[in-house]
Amino acid sequence: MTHTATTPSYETSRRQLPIIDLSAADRGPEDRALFHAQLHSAAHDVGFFQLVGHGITQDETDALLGAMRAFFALPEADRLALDNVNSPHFRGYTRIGDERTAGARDWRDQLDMGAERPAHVPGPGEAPYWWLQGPNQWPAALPELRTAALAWIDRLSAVAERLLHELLAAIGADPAFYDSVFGDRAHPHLKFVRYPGSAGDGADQGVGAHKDYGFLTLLLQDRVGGLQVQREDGLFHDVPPLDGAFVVNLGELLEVATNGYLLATNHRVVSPPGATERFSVPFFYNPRLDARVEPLLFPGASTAPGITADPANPLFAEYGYNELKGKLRAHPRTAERHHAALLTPA
Ligand SMILES: O=C(O)CCC(=O)C(=O)O
Ligand SMILES: [Fe+2]
Repeated sequence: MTHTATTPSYETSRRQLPIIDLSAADRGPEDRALFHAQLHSAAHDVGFFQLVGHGITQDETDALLGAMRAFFALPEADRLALDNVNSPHFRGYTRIGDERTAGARDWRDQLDMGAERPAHVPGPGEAPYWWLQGPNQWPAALPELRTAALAWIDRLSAVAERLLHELLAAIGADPAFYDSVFGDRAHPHLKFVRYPGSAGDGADQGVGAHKDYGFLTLLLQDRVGGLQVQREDGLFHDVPPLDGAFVVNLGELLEVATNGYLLATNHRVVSPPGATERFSVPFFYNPRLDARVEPLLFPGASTAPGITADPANPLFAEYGYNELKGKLRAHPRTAERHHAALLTPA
């Protein structure tokens, strides 16, 4: 663990993310009630927390991280053979500087993966977001990467499903309220990400401030740090790495579903200094592309403040549109090559 030996000052500890222990859900009524109170507060007040007690073993994590490191160690030509620009489904490798967030260049490279399904080219009258479904691009030299990535998607989908059930229970809703928008047509998304250090031109945007599009994100980060979360004071605060924990955040659909009662929180990554590399593995628990997220029924609904109105980032209740909006914005080269028609303002 990367805990500091000293006791954090009050100011520091106040800003630390809540730590939520998922195993407490099954430890008897008292522990379960406390767990729900903590989860409720973390999701309602912050929108971000560290998750422990999730049941993913170190061996499972090591297998995934081994595949990730082997991928980034491949010759550049092998990585570029999987260029995202070649995939109308926004799958594959994005080289450093090709991705954009909040209107500026991100200084990271990454491999985008999802459920392995045949392409669904939208026919006349079908929603354009069906382009997001399709095959992955896997590195021929690393067959074990496909195995590890698809296993991770399955394992984390199960953890996220459990966590979502507990979160809905924690705010007094039916835990199964959204089960029908997941199932075997769910649209999970996994990324291997590398931040290669400073861009050297004064910019420090590893990835710009954004919200995630779906329900829940479970992120593995290494020990370098650099992830920052916008807190109640409007400032961005560091998320110190915690070994064995997932950093969890809520996505835009939960904000939409609860009319702003649960928070989708802005976050960003500041580039590591000098030549320091940082690696992270975000997993996005997303529903079916054609899921229309119905307003959640729960006791606090009447106190919900409403969703964030940001003209630059409209939030859609139909999941596919929410993700498509983000992909077209983040991957302009892929968008121009395959989806020029979608870029033309209506
Ligand atoms: O790398 C990280 O720590 C966060 C990445 C992230 O927020 C994202 O890719 O959506
Ligand atoms: Fe994110």
